[in-house]
Amino acid sequence: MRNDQTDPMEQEPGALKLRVHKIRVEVVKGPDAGRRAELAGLEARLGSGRDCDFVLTDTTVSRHHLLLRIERDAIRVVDLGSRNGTRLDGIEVRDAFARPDSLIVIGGTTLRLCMLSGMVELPLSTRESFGRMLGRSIAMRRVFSLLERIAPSDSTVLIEGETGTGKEVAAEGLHEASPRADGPFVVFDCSAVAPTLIESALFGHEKGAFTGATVERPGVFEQAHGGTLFLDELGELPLELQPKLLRALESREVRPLGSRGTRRVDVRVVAATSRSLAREVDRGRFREDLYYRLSVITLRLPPLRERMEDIALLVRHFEKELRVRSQARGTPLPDEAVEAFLSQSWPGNIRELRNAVERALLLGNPEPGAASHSWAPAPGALGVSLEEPLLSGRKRVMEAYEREYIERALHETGWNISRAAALAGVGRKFMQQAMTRYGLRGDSED
Ligand SMILES: Nc1ncnc2c1ncn2[C@@H]1O[C@H](COP(=O)(O)OP(=O)(O)OP(=O)(O)O)[C@@H](O)[C@H]1O
Repeated sequence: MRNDQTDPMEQEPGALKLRVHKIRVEVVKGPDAGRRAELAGLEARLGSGRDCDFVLTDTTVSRHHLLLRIERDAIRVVDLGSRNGTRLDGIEVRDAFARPDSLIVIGGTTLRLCMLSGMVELPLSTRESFGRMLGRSIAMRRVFSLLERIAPSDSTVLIEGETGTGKEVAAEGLHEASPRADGPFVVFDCSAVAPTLIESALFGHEKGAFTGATVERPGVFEQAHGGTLFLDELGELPLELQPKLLRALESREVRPLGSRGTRRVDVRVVAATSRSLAREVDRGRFREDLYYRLSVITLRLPPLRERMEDIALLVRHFEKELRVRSQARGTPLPDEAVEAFLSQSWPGNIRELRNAVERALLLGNPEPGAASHSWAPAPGALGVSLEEPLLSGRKRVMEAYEREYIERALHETGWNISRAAALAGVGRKFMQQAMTRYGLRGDSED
């Protein structure tokens, strides 16, 4: 679905805005037939849940069924793990791009999508960092803009993002930019504590409340009094404790284990999850009332693969930071090294990138007389582990070697496939197939 958007980022003095097309969704079949809505934003959720941007009454539609997202100049359709699935123009999809006037079937409802010529302006932050978070991509400027707007308030925030996308640094940045900055920032990881101990860790306990409770101990709510409590991996909170957390959020009081009375706490809660809590609600693993209470403001941190334009900035930042830490000098990573980072998909996100930079500095810094490309991320690390079957390890290493060889040959020849094939001693067809296999594309292929 193309549009005529030329410069999506427009800057007025002191303000940066993203101009995107509005999307219209129209129900053409099903209990809501005839209803239509204009969705003005970068993403919209559709489903039967009352927190969706377009709420459907069809009971065969999941509470959180579908996400529509404007990406560059197309509409991306993502099934949110629905019970009955999503069909886009007759094909079952999980994650696909729509065409102009595509038809989507969810449960007993058929929707027609249309990208309108009308535009909407979304605020972008002009900054390139927020606390310890860096980024200059549109996705991160949207994140910073939201953080700027919510920092002054006391509202609960839910941060969603894959592992390593920076949920904790975002929460910390929010705390530091808030009026609570002088108070404590307390982190509690719900997945790191045995389920039986979570209640006392959250709300504290009195002396003698249980075997081993030899002294009274305040929980993290009380420790965070006057500041911010970051509840990481909240999706791991046992179902039976969820009503107690909801009560604490609503009443701003906690009752320590073994205590008859309650204690007032003045805490802003920021919760994070690497699983979609909406999906957990749909599957009955997370209470709906708690989810609604937490998701008043939801911040979605984009995975690194959706903001590759931030990679160079992050690599240089980590390189500097790691050099300072290890007091290492040496030559900077060459630009080609940074480019090599761009060709990976980073499932472990920024944490993985940071580790790769560290590895490249440690293992790959060009030594005098070393091969000119010895900087590539962990080229020599075979990653031998006896826990991996030999044949799968061998395949992995061979593929990594082949991929790197082909990439270097292409670099060397300015992405001329015939010359790269000659250099490698293989046929052009082999080279093309390998490029497809490894998703390698250059700007100037012959
Ligand atoms: N935007 C960013 N700019 C710079 N560094 C970042 C950014 N985001 C994350 N980091 C760094 O990446 C690492 C992982 O970040 P963080 O622990 O906040 O991720 P997370 O989403 O909470 O991960 P997990 O879900 O695994 O707990 C940290 O070293 C952090 O400093």
